[in-house]
Amino acid sequence: MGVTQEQIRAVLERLALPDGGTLVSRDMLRALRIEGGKVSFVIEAPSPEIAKLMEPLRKAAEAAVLSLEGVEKVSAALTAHAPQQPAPSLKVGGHPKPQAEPLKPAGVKRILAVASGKGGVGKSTVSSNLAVALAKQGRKVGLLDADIYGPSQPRMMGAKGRPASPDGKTIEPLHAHGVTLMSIGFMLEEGKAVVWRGPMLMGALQQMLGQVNWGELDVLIVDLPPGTGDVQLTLCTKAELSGAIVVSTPQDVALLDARKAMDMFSTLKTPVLGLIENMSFFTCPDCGGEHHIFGHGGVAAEAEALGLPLLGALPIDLETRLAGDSGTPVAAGEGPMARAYARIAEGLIGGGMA
Ligand SMILES: Nc1ncnc2c1ncn2[C@@H]1O[C@H](COP(=O)(O)OP(=O)(O)OP(=O)(O)O)[C@@H](O)[C@H]1O
Repeated sequence: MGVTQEQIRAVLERLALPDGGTLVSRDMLRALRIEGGKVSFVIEAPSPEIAKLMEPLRKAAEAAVLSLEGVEKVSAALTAHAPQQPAPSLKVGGHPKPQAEPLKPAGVKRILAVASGKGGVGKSTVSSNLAVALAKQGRKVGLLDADIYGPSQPRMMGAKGRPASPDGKTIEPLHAHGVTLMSIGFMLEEGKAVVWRGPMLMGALQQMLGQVNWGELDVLIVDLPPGTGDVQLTLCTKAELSGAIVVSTPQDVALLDARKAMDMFSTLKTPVLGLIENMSFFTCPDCGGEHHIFGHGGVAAEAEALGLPLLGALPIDLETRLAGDSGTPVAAGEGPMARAYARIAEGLIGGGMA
């Protein structure tokens, strides 16, 4: 027989809060769920400030429940309590269940997906920089990191922390570099692998679109996982995507996969707005010569063949990589790469795409 709610409550009763009482006696335990060997629950703090101080307790609570026989995995999320609200039933962390919410947030004018066929071509880098470049031009921009298996936007945008859910229903996004930001990475522990089944994935996506307080946005950029899997399928079929931008390197193998992604969008009737060639060339700092490390002209030729615009061609650039690693996208600065992203943003705005 599996673990019971009573056993979990009993073990949590033994964890004393610094200012007296326990999670159970102080009625801070919410949304306790048991699915096989997996347990999840929400700890509701009296205020966002106190929630921040309760992180050690959250960890201790996870460890205590994990010590119970029959428990394989525990996920505890912290939220802050809003007075006069009913007790939340939303599970902010862990493995969310599919919700019935629509996938188009009310205040969002356009949803643009940034996709790639192959991993590692710079899709997340382009997404964050494009979001920042658009925000610098006065657009209200959101960035949704839907790369469920490898969320990199928290690092690239330099944003940390768990989004609060003061009313237990709405999830408050984070803000960085003028962009409203949500990533599944905010709800996971850094460095931990995610193994989710399809319905869980869908639930996470639906939560991030339907329950995040995106506010009024001109454009919501969605950084998709690479390839043509469940996430892409769900977004294209259920969210009202205005279009997709496909990022590729000029390398043959990347282009081949980019073609597959474009085929998928075409089958799902999502317009591809254009292509961006990333890591187009490398300018040698010593001789000033342009080197086409991943090939030359492939993405431009592909765009021409398909009658699609080439929205930009971005070089291999050390500053871009360092900026991404440091949490301040290169587009936030004033250098040549910031200008290159500004031109792409201008093109999107001019074309009525953002
Ligand atoms: N133009 C560029 N010049 C130099 N480095 C770059 C450039 N574009 C991306 N990178 C670097 O390449 C690495 C992969 O980029 P990124 O994570 O954006 O790719 P991705 O396509 O989103 O990958 P994944 O498939 O893992 O999500 C990162 O370290 C990033 O900083």
